[in-house]
Amino acid sequence: MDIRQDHIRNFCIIAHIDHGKSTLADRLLEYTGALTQREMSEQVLDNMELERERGITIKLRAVRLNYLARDGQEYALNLIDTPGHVDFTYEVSRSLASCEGALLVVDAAQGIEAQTLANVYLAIDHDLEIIPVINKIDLPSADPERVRNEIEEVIGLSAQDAVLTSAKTGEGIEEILEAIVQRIPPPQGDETSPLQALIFDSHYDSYKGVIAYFRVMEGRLAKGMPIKMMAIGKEFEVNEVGVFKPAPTLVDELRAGEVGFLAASIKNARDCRVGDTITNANRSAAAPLPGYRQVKPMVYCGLYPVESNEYGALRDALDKLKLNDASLVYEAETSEALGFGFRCGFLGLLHMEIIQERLEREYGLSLITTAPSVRYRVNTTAGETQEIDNPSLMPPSGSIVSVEEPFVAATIMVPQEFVGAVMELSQERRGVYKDMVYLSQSRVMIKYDLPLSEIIFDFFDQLKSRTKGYASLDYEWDGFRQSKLVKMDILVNEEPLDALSFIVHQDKSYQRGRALVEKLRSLIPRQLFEVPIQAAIGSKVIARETVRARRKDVLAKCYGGDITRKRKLLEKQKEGKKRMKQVGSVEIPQEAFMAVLKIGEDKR
Ligand SMILES: Nc1nc2c(ncn2[C@@H]2O[C@H](COP(=O)(O)OP(=O)(O)OP(=O)(O)O)[C@@H](O)[C@H]2O)c(=O)[nH]1
Repeated sequence: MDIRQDHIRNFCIIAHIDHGKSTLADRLLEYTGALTQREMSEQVLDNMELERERGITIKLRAVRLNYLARDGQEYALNLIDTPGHVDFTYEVSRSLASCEGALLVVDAAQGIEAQTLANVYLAIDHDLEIIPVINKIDLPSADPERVRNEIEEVIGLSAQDAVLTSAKTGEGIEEILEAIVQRIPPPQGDETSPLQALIFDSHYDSYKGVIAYFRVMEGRLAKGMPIKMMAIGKEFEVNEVGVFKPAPTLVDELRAGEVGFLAASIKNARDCRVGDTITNANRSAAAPLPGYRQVKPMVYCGLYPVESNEYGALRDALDKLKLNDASLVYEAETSEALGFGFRCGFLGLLHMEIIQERLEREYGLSLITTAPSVRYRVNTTAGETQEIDNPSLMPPSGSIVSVEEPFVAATIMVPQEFVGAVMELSQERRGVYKDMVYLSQSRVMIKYDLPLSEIIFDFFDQLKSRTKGYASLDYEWDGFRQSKLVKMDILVNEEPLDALSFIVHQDKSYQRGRALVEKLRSLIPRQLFEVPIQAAIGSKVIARETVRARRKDVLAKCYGGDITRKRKLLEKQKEGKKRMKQVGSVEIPQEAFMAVLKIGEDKR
């Protein structure tokens, strides 16, 4: 079926986590008949197992809804899903660039949160028509009027014609569809121009290769067409073009304004990057669409196999994950303590946790993970600037002129009574106060510039616990700044354990060094000999603890000679050893490598 361009609407949904984006999307699908009630048992837009378990949307998807509007005309509404997490801002911005409008979904009981705001500003930057939707009006605590005021005052959008809905009961769903048709402009673009299609997402299929999700901006994209990825420069031939309804449905071509997917035997995610422009290799567009950028990792950690003979398997697993996640970066590294492994770079902490979990779950690997680190810039006396993502590679202090670390501009939203707690936490974490604005009588938006390394260091957990879960946080990269940073070495049994080294601000070095050795003493099991644990800056030891010796004779616990019982105990002991790494003569558990993140600031 050919669709007229003025009968197309491309939109996305912007919402804070848990404000009801997936439930609402399901309702829209259900209402337009894309999905029957029976198929609704699972929320369809989040379709990765991990996503569902964690209740977040990692990857965006696109789905076409056919809607017979009140004006008697049939419209094709393309819903482009956006990830809601701060790690994936660039993907959000590409999906917004593929739309003319956005539904801004705000929980009627909770009001605007930090991530809502960040994404709304992105949408405003992209000139999208924004339709405010106040959801969950069925809740007894719903206060749509307050939320309406927040939207007007904080964002500056008119919310008088906000749609009030309950994705739970289905109330207001038709109003949303009508608002999409009436308020969001149809796409523009000339189907006779040379092809320009924006890739806003991709995923890897083991049979078809990389599947690209795109929006045609100009021209047409047809099956059999030779295409070129303009930033990467690679050429392919299109095997399949289609749309999701939500089941994949093949079509011959997609024209300016339409949204769909293609398969072109692309073997590697690196060749099909989010943000790149697809053009016709035989009739190339003069220039790519604006805004392509190579995403850079923000957080790094070391991944090592517990059993050194699993190194090859770990490398193969990373190679495979890289095929469908171009933003994953890794290179081989060697640790004196942990042997052969990889230094991996991630978009953020969530991305890091997802990759670790997939390596363990899908590839059955048993890993030792070192504490995450940011990338530092070190200016040396030789006049060079080195970038360092592994603390143990920091040059000796004598050859350092200065060290710079990444900063982020953070926005925190919180009920008024927690302002003090948020400020206290931000100050402790070396935050630089920027601004504070009242969102309403009872809610406040606070802005701080913070070192990214301090955010990694359990900032989010602390924020949640000190505000009883009411605070929301969002941040964006804000460049490098010079700081007084030193490298802390940890010596276990007189030997420096490189994987435990970390970089810390001078003013906090004693406190963190002391707290870490105390923590390590409680984590490292007693060995047959006494094990000293020391924290040192350069050659100066600043803290010391000792793990006392004990003969660990588990069998002594069995009375008599019950052999099955003995075996059971030995099995159990083996199990317990799984996440232990033999380092020199000492066994170190996985927790020890993460201990630096867990040492209580609360101990101050
Ligand atoms: N009472 C009520 N609950 C709702 C409504 N809409 C969604 N919920 C519930 O709110 C919770 C979060 O909804 P989701 O749709 O998963 O939220 P989301 O915004 O997609 O969350 P992420 O995918 O994590 O971004 C779920 O428990 C829903 O059942 C509503 O209109 N009324």
